[in-house]
Amino acid sequence: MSAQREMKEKKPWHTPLTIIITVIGVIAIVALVTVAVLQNRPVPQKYKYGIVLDAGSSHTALYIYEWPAEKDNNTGRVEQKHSCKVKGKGISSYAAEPEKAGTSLIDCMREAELQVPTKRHRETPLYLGATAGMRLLKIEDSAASDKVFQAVEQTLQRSPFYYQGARILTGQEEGAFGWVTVNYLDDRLKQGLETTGALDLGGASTQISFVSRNYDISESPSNSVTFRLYGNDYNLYTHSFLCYGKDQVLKKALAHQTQSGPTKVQDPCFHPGYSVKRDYASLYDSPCVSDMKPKGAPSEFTHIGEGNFSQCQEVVKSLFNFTACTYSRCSFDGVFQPPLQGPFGAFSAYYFVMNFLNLTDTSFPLETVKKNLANYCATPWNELKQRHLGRVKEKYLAEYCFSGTYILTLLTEGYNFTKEKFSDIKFIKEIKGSDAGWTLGYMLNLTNMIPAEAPDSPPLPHAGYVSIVTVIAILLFILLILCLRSIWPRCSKQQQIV
Ligand SMILES: O=c1[nH]cnc2c1ncn2[C@@H]1O[C@H](COP(=O)(O)OP(=O)(O)O)[C@@H](O)[C@H]1O
Ligand SMILES: [Ca+2]
Repeated sequence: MSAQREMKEKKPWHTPLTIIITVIGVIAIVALVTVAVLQNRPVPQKYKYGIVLDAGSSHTALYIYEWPAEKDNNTGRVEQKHSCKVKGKGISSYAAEPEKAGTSLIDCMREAELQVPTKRHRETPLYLGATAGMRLLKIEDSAASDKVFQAVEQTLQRSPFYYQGARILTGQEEGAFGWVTVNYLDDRLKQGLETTGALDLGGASTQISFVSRNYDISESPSNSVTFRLYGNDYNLYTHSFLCYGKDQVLKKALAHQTQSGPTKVQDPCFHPGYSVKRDYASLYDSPCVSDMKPKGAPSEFTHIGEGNFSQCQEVVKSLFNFTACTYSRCSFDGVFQPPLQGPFGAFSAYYFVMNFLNLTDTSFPLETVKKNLANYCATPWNELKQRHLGRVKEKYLAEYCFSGTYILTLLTEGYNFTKEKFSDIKFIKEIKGSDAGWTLGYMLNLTNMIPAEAPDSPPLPHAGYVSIVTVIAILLFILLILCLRSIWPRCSKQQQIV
């Protein structure tokens, strides 16, 4: 038996001293991990809120956004928490009784008070932005537009939220903020990825916004918006066509067909068997068509459907001016447009209409899309009513053939989405649970929530911190065991020799 083995038997490794050291080591390691877990634990998540009212030409909608309180200006993601559709029409329809524009908002404001925690009310910014309906009212009757705003302000000022004002957005703002929304929600801005163009179709105006490489912004400065977001520069092309929302274009199409003041109009954009009496006064009541009103027209006409897609497309095409252009290239009506680039998201009425028509799949050839729409337009009105009434508003149902034809014509002839480019368009309602539209971009801008420069890389998250400390602790523990098993006997031997 060797001397070493004899010594081991006499002096096993679990002497009182080694046990004490092991216990102290384990306690120290447990304490280290516990401190790491407890000290660096994230505080329970708190949220901040923002509210935007979208006062569109056809209706008003309220959106509540929510984001983590700790991270609002860089890493946090703003999401739509709730939306509320205001009952009745858009605020511009209350020109004759402005107080009602204010009271119409009360129900949705009450809903917002329930959705946002009470202790956050006073710090929650509240904005109202009006679009083309109010732009038109301002052109038509500026005093009436002011009264509508006064009434709306009265309601909003009485709310417990931090009211930040109500105003009409310019067409550029409406287009640019729609683009910001889509690209923010897709996480394209923070990551500096290629951006998505935005196509917004409303009732009174329509917007197109996209980044086009090598495009000379000086050719038409009024169409350019520059942004610096997360350290990247963007030269955005944007244009808003007033009177090219689908409701105003329908007025223009009907005005085009009633220039001789007839009592009967056979309209290829409405279904066979459709027949409705309309009065001239309300058809020509908007600044988009008021100067076209035929003199000596009767008070009403019968609007009769014919259901002919290609003839409808001819009527719609005649509403665009493709000849006047003082720039190197134009979309229509003499408006500059650089070459189309990139994927596009088409939302708002683009989505409602194409979704109803089952035409959101742009991987089908454009010819197939047109053929399907032609079939739909030729469907008798009675058959459609039987199939859909009760679930779909009669006004929408009657107009889907016209709206679909307008959308295809605007995209292909107006903006020049060729059959190859058509598949670059995606019809979308929302992205990751938040509606596509200008409201989110508007709020992000006004609350300075998108920094111009890229944020510093975030500190180690809590889970990462705990994992690293645990790994270090385990390594220390292993080291301690190794020390006890291999070094300690030698140490004790040395002690013995001494
Ligand atoms: O479910 C639907 N089906 C068809 N059209 C719809 C539906 N919901 C909303 N719309 C239409 O979407 C358009 C929204 O326009 P908005 O009121 O935002 O006008 P604006 O943006 O020109 O001011 C209106 O033409 C409205 O009729
Ligand atoms: Ca709109």
